[in-house]
Amino acid sequence: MRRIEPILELKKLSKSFGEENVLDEIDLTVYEGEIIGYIGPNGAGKSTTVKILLGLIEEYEGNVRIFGEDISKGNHTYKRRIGYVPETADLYENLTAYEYLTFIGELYGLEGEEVDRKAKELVKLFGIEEVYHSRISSFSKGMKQKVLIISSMIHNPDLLFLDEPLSGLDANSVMIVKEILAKLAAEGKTIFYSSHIMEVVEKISHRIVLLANGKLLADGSFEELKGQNMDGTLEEIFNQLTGFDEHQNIAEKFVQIVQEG
Ligand SMILES: Nc1ncnc2c1ncn2[C@@H]1O[C@H](COP(=O)(O)OP(=O)(O)OP(=O)(O)O)[C@@H](O)[C@H]1O
Repeated sequence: MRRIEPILELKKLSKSFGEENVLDEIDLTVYEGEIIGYIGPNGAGKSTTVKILLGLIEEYEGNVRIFGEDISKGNHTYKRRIGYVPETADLYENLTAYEYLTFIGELYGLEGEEVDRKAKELVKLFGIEEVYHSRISSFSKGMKQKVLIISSMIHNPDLLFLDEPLSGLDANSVMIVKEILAKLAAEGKTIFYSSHIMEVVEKISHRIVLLANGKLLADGSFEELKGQNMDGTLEEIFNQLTGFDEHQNIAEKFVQIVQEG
């Protein structure tokens, strides 16, 4: 029988910035075909984890293996098998969608003509084929997000890191992207999905990993988390696990202050 190797393995991963311990001995093993909902309050350390996995932060403690290889060993070929949708896009706004996508595709080692062919078909499926040759600076937020999503997947990566990938997308496009993610996972791709939209994380994730103050507070399927905590939505479980029950108070005070004077 084939032994299933982990796609991603973190052992006691720690990272501090000065005095601040941002990640504290994170242990996490992720397998092929899993959609991991990677969630946590603002500042929990999610982006820092992803930056370490992408090789953008090179100083950390602990061990990180991707596709079975220790990424600190300096072999960067694993990056070709990774796709990334960052939270804030550094799209090259002066390029057209065509120029940007062929540029990214070529960085990943694809032939220019091949990327152009794929990109044309993908932008068409997202309904933005008419602006393929327009500058990205003229695009709406959702149109830019579509280009980012395409650029993260055009090289058919095995591991995807998505940070708020649905940001700015309309309801129809959200349905398409959710379906794309489920299909990619069914094809054996592994997806690391960071978002604050709990309803979506609850629906699409096979496994939910909750980080707070640099520590893993929970790791399991939504059903498992429900079993270990109160029954309810992921939003309620999130609030419970992070010890937050102040939303009504805060909202009330906020509205009072807004109405003062
Ligand atoms: N380059 C840096 N230098 C110093 N501190 C940093 C740096 N990058 C991140 N931090 C700190 O690390 C902590 C974790 O940040 P991180 O961006 O990983 O959080 P996050 O979980 O992604 O938050 P959000 O949900 O707001 O995106 C924060 O306190 C942040 O201020």
